[in-house]
Amino acid sequence: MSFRIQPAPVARLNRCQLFGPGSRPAIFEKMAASAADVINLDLEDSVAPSDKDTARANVIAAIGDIDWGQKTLSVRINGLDTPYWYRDVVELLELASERLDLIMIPKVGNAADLYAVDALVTAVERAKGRDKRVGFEVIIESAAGIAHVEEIAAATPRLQAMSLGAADFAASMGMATTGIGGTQEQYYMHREGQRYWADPWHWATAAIVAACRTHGVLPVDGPFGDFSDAEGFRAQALRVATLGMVGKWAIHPSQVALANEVFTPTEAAVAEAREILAAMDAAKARGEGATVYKGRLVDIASIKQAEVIVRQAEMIGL
Ligand SMILES: CC(=O)SCCNC(=O)CCNC(=O)[C@H](O)C(C)(C)COP(=O)(O)OP(=O)(O)OC[C@H]1O[C@@H](n2cnc3c(N)ncnc32)[C@H](O)[C@@H]1OP(=O)(O)O
Ligand SMILES: O=CC(=O)O
Ligand SMILES: [Mg+2]
Repeated sequence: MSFRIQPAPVARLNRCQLFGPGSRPAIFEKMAASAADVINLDLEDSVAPSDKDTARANVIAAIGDIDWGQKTLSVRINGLDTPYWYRDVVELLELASERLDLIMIPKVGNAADLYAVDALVTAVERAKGRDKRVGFEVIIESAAGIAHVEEIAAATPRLQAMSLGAADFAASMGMATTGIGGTQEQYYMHREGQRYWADPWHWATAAIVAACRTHGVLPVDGPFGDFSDAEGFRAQALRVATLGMVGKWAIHPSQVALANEVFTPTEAAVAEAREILAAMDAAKARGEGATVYKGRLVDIASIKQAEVIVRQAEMIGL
């Protein structure tokens, strides 16, 4: 371990983030009644330019009027390259209730983007005497964003979570696809007449996880566009969970249960993690740093691996 201890991210569940357009208030109650841990009311790309003002007003009213229960409540503002974002920030923090937990900033390209939003948010919070400091989450969805991912992860103590946004990321990188996440037909290895599909999102996912873990931020996978493909969603979610992400977006209610299932450790995984901790306790009592569990090596690193699963289980109440 480096001299600098890896900071822990905020201790809250983030298995599924359910999105809905701010211009579609008829679905807000359904979003609140869903099993998602995080709700993202969108002012950005799911809202047409002609609807921006109405969507903002809908969202501001809904933050205070709807019972969001224990969910983390987040609003995705417009990008810093638009004329809308400053009004999103100012009106949200001047007019919305303190139930608002997070502002999601899309298309961040460097740490200075977050510096600018932080400065504006801080000024409005002070001017209005708001007691609760709003948190941030960001989307890495551009070439600049992934190139500067570590400085973005370190940019502000307000930052709680970082998502990979496959749609805009693919566009910004010039990737030859119109799919949003998942397997890409043309991205395969060829050997002896067989095709083996690889994961074009892998490297960006791993870069985001590393930046997030270095700076105590939750890494999250973004949208999977084909909501009729449950198995494709599950495969994508399992891959990013294996790489260290804590959750995934749902862009349709049918994806919420799928995400919750993947990012909730199974009873068997939790039982095994607790058994490893018990085996290591017994080993330590014997003065040993390593022992054998079910025929395989476990050592002090295994304690840290098992603790990841046990901490998640405890947050869920398993
Ligand atoms: C690349 C990105 O930036 S992704 C993030 C931004 N995108 C978004 O926020 C899009 C979010 N999703 C949606 O807007 C919608 O789900 C759509 C447009 C994809 C599909 O909407 P619909 O055609 O209404 O879907 P569908 O008919 O299958 O809906 C089934 C039910 O779920 C409801 N529903 C649809 N979307 C949502 C949602 N996001 N949250 C909660 N409920 C929803 C519908 O109202 C309907 O309810 P009902 O059974 O009571 O009538
Ligand atoms: O905003 C999300 C994306 O995939 O683009
Ligand atoms: Mg996007």
